[in-house]
Amino acid sequence: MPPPPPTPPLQQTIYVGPFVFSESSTELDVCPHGAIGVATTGTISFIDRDVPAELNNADGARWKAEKGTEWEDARMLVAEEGEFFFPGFVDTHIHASQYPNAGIFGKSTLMDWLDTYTFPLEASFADLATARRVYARVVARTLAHGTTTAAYHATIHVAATNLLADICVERGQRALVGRVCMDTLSPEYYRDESVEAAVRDSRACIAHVRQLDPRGELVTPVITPRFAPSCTTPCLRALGELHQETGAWCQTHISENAGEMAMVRELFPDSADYASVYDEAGLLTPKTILAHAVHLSEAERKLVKRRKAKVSHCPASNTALTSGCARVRELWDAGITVGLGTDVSGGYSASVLEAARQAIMVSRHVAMTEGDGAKLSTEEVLYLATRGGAKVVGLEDKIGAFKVGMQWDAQLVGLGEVAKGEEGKIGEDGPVDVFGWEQWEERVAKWLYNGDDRNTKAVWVKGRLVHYRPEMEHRN
Ligand SMILES: O=c1[nH]c(=O)c2nc[nH]c2[nH]1
Ligand SMILES: [Zn+2]
Repeated sequence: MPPPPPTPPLQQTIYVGPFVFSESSTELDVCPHGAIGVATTGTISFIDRDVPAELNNADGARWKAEKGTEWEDARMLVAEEGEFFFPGFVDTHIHASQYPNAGIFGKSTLMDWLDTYTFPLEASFADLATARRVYARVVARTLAHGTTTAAYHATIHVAATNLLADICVERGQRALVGRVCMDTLSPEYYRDESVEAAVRDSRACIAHVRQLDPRGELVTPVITPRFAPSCTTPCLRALGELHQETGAWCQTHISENAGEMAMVRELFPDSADYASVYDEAGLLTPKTILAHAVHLSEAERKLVKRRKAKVSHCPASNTALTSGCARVRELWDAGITVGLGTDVSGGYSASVLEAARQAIMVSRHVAMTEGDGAKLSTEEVLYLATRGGAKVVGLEDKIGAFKVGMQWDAQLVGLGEVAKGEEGKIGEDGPVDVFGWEQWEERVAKWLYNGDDRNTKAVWVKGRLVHYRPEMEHRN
């Protein structure tokens, strides 16, 4: 992985080349010869959908002048053969602290996975040097995968959680940063000592993040009860009051696994169901992100919809921990907003592209027993990865698509074309081979099914270059 890119002062930039984004959940907008002008604020100022071919030879002075005098000195970044611009990904659920365990879960299921793998690792973040090492790497890694916005669960530690927010700002990643709250049913060595401590420490993290970024342009705090079984009713209620009082977002888990649901029934016998536990605590609101929602009942779906709470679908995690198959179509049909989460390290990969691929696969498994209506398409999962996720985190007016007035949160995707006479060689363009006959939709599908971070050549957040691959060095 290259070192953090330098952070030059922002310059007006015109991104020239093909661009692709989700116009809706079923339709990709593909513009083969486009240009997008981005102001120094990171905002998209103009979109040109029919750019003359000679611009591909970097001879754009006359054309730039036509855009207005303010664009005459603009920098131009021209996509090369096989490259296209795509919106940055939104990871609506990822445990930054669990990144060292990505891929390590054996045959465990949720509750024994927490005890065996997760709590010991998270507890180690009492040491700030450990936190720094892990958080620096997870932010670098997710940026390299094209994640421009992430909703992070950290740990119970205030200093380490604040450090995660600092690193996001330093590296330029948009993030919701949450200190985990848990005052019961976890090991003695890793839990909040009281409800008061959970609230006090959550307040400290909210204050830090807000002081770091007063206008919430990049980072914002998120109240994070781990899940109902690890919080007492007084703790959930106190966090609900904090949610009301501060207006900070809330994120938690819901209905992931059968054992967990049985525990919730036992621990909260007076609540009608899992969603009601959160609702009765004041934690089910339009600013709530619920991870998983694999086994929600119809009544719960209706309640989540009424409260306008959002769902993070985490297919890789749900398969890895054999939690079940969430039904995105059913959630959508109920009118619920859905995005994608990698859920590292229940999920084995920090890549939202992988989560999108897994969302397709999970939907196909559902379809095998429940009919074709459950199947998700390429277009639908790419929508979940971008605009769906943006809606989940309340940023749908700013990110997830290329529209005038939105922010330049984007990735340059490059697919290698197999050159004539070089068929037997594997180049450095990543794992996707394009033979030249593919339609745009087919190229995008090849990327979705076979691509990885080698195809993510460069990444921008709010107009700032936050990651690039070594082969891009000469083009920056
Ligand atoms: O995917 C999950 N990851 C976790 O860390 C967790 N804790 C409770 N429930 C959880 N689910
Ligand atoms: Zn999770």
